[in-house]
Amino acid sequence: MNIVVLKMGGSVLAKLPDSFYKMVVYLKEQNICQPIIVHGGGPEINHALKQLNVKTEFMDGLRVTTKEVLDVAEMVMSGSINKRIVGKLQKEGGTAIGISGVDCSLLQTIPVDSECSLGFVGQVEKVNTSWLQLIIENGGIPVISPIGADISGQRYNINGDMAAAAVAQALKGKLALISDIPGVMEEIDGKKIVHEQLTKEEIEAKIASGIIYGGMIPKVRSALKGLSGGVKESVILNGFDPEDLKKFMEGKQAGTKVIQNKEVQHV
Ligand SMILES: Nc1ncnc2c1ncn2[C@@H]1O[C@H](COP(=O)(O)OP(=O)(O)O)[C@@H](O)[C@H]1O
Ligand SMILES: CC(=O)N[C@@H](CCC(=O)OP(=O)(O)O)C(=O)O
Repeated sequence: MNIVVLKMGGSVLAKLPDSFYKMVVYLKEQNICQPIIVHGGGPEINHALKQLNVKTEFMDGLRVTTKEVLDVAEMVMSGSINKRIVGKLQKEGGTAIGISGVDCSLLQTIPVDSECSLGFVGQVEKVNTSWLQLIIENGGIPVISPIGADISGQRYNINGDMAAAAVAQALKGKLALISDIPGVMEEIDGKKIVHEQLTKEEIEAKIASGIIYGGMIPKVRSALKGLSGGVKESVILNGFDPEDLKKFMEGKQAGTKVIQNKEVQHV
């Protein structure tokens, strides 16, 4: 099965056209691929925290997560966002099943750093793939909210890109990180360009020089980590153009492809 994990960024969730969901259902129905959706929700979490007068801050694109912030992140992502995506897919004729990483220990989680300096921010230690297989075998499209738990039941807030890469890695699928930009961009000679592909070395240099910043940092790092763990292909795509997703699935150029090293040209 040609699995593709689609990470739907919080930046585009509210603005994605119905044609995007139609495309996801089409890809599944035509057996072009088996989509698995992992979503984010940063802007909606920000909005909910603001309404509750809770201050929030990010370090290298990861949200510092106190217990209070964790509860809000779970409410927003595993609650309203997850079910909204399920509803949109069902409207287009798909069978979508919304779960979070907490359900059936889908995303077994450990703290992202041993000192827990970011609070309850997790990274995926193990993906319980058997439950995903079960949903897939029954014709479903899994929709995953990136809240996970450790073996004691402690919940963690996981960056959506990191969660998506872990799922793609566990199932040896492809990874498409869908956001509000056409790819990784850079201003060169006064003109904004979109990189067609970037290597690990180029990515680290662009992070160091500030060309890649904020939420793009966990995105490109997750794309790279996935590749070293067996993800077949990692790409950053524009959510506003559903054709980009189709092009990617057909092996055509779309967005920014993240690669380990420059492919050697044989003559
Ligand atoms: N070099 C770059 N090219 C494009 N976007 C970048 C770059 N560096 C940082 N960004 C920022 O990363 C954002 C995408 O990350 P994020 O807001 O976390 O998206 P999402 O919610 O879709 O995961 C872009 O909207 C942009 O502001
Ligand atoms: C730890 C951490 O940063 N978690 C993210 C989870 C949501 C997410 O990843 O949303 P985007 O898709 O909008 O980036 C957060 O709290 O914002």
